[in-house]
Amino acid sequence: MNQPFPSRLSFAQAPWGLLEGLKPNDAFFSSPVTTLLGRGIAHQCQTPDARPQTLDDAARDLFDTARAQGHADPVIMGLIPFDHADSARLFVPAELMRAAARTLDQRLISAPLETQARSITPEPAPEHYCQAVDSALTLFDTTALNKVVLARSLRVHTQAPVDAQALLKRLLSINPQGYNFALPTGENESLTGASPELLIRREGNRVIANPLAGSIPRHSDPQEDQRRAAGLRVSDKDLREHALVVDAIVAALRPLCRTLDVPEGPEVIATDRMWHLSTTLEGELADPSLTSLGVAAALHPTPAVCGAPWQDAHQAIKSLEGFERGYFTGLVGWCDEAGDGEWAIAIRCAELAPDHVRVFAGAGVVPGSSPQSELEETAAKMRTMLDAMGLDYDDDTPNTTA
Ligand SMILES: C=C(O[C@@H]1C=C(C(=O)O)C=C[C@H]1O)C(=O)O
Repeated sequence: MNQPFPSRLSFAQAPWGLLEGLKPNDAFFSSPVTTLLGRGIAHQCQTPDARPQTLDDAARDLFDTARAQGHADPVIMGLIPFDHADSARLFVPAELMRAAARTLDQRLISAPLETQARSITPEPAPEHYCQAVDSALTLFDTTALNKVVLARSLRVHTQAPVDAQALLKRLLSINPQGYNFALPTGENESLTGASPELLIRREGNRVIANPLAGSIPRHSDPQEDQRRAAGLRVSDKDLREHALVVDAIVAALRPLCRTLDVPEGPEVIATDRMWHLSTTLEGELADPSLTSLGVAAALHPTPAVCGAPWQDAHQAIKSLEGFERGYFTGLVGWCDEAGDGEWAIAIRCAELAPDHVRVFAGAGVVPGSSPQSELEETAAKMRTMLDAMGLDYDDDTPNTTA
């Protein structure tokens, strides 16, 4: 007999009510317009690679199978890796709970966790990250490279598993305007984060992209904090870095859109730890059969997480970074059968496993960048997850052991 596939709409309780019921291995994604909680897996696919055609075929297969098995309203949730050569994980949850947009009175404040770390190890070491930035700077003089995003990570061995529900509550309190997620990557493992960056949202034939690039860490002194935001708004280096990203997204979206609104310049937006240059692009799809996943695959990876030109940046990342990004700087999101959906960039996130977590951050390197500033920028970006978990780390004393 066909399994029933309940798809519940829970408008009254977004998103905290949904989170209250979170269980291990649930999939959670919340944006300014919707919250999804997927439970169990009705159908899933680990793709051989993450090329646009492969993703499109996999999504079609998942929807066909779900329909054939009596699933009335299937939604795909998933993780797409940074690298097209790696495997994406797409699945249709057996049960889906949805909640509508957030409202102010739902912005409850939840305390940070008190995670106990056995050890915190930077990978690569801070000095190696600075050397990689230095090497990138020399590539600008000797190759066609204009920008490359270089990342690093912290591996934290924990005394006890991090409580995913408490962590998501904390992330929602500090990142209410962003994209908060926990997507299972294996049994009791997930990629969990609080991304501020929307690659694409599709609602009918309307698409919205919100690239971020050009950043400065925030400061605890309010005057210095405002001075930094004002400095970012007029920083030539950051405006150039931002323009590269917007130009690449416009070039990829134009052929897909009947109309595309491109603002004249970026605005400055805040997260808990960073100021970012931000541009919101809005378009109308020329071909309404193009899904949110299809548009996302056509844009990914943008120079916000890779660089420009794409191939030179990809090669520089492979040779300089020294670790596999996996889903970090990939995409997390959802797509329904009508093609609507949202795909956020998987940043300000961590891999969570029962005995460890791995926190990641990257920064755009352009001519004029300084290794020390990029190190500090990545440290500040990692603080979103470290603060939420209640972990302390300092690059000046990198090998922390409890
Ligand atoms: C790569 C990350 O962030 C990206 C890089 C940014 C930059 O270099 O200014 C800004 C936002 C993101 O597009 C990250 O947060 O890890």
